Amino acid sequence: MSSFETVPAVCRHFGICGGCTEQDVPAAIYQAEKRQTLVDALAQAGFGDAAIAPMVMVPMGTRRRVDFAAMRVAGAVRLGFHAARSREVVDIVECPLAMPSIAALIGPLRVLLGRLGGFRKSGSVLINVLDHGLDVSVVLDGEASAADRSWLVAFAREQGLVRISLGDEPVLVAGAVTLDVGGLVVTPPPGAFLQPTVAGEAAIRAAVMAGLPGKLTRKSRIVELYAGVGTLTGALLAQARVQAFEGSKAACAALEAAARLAGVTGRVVVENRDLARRPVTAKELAGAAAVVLDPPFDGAGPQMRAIIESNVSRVIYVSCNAEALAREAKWLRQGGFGVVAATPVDQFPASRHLESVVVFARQA
Ligand SMILES: C[S@@+](CC[C@H](N)C(=O)[O-])C[C@H]1O[C@@H](n2cnc3c(N)ncnc32)[C@H](O)[C@@H]1O
Repeated sequence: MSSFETVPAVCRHFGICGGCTEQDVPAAIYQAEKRQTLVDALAQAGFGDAAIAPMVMVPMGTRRRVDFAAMRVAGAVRLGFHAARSREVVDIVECPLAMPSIAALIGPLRVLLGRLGGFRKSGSVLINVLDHGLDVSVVLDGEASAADRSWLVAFAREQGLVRISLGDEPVLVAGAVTLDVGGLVVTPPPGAFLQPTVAGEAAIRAAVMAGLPGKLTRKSRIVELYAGVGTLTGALLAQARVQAFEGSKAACAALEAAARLAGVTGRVVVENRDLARRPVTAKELAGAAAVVLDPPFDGAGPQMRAIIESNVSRVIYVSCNAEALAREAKWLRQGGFGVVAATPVDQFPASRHLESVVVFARQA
């Protein structure tokens, strides 16, 4: 950010670790400049006059999903995050961004990785904090031996994890692997995408719900694209039927199972589809009361054309990348949409990444 003034950083790894690069920016400047990211993205798309809500703030120490990188260098294990614009792993001993229960695992994980023969040079450890404990997925660059698996089991027991997995293969399930995502109780697959913070997720959900058209009935249909494990689906189901599309088979299975558990299978249809290769067509979208989309970092790409060519008049776009949002919001403007509401969410505190929810309506 553009500030010359600085404040002391809260983390000892600041300046070396590639995460949280804005820790030394004074709060008022940080908040103003980050909100400006959304102002600029929408202005770039031609919506210079869009009304933008105050930014929803998310505190440090609340991140519940962390993907640590690991390297073995001359026998020693480095565990942490990549240095800025580098593949080097910065070995960390603390992470004030993460929930304390995640930060407390850093030391023990380093010891565990050191014992695993299947960890040769590089690997990663993804941690999701679920409702009843931590869910850990370890990715190695070599074959895990029986001894490695025993180390993982012992580690999970010692640390009281609900599950430990090798990639997407559970090695031990030791507790209830569930997460309430606003109405649906899901069992996320190992390493599942979750919104990084509970507060950020709640803010996104609230902005999406506030952006729905007013005249919904229980028969109305909402098309949800990039639905993941159903983070938004449960809340949407309270208002309308939902047709959910998602590219991960495992996430679809988790969402379907959660819908069965909640007794709402008659109101939601889940389809596993790669929306980059086979976007939902304008014909399939026809008659939907709204499209809610939460695409990956690069945006929705070819899916946008079908949305614009459809007769859908309300589009709620959840974005984690202001550049992709600027590009795709411009297409929506060219397709006849205006901005009804825009909410920035500081889902990635102390970084330059901004989450936002923008509600578009087709102009008469
Ligand atoms: C930002 S996440 C949002 C997930 C969900 N809405 C949530 O809030 O948890 C993006 C989702 O898009 C899915 N995805 C990525 N590429 C995709 C593709 N080409 N087709 C369909 N889904 C895709 C990912 O698996 C992920 O679940």
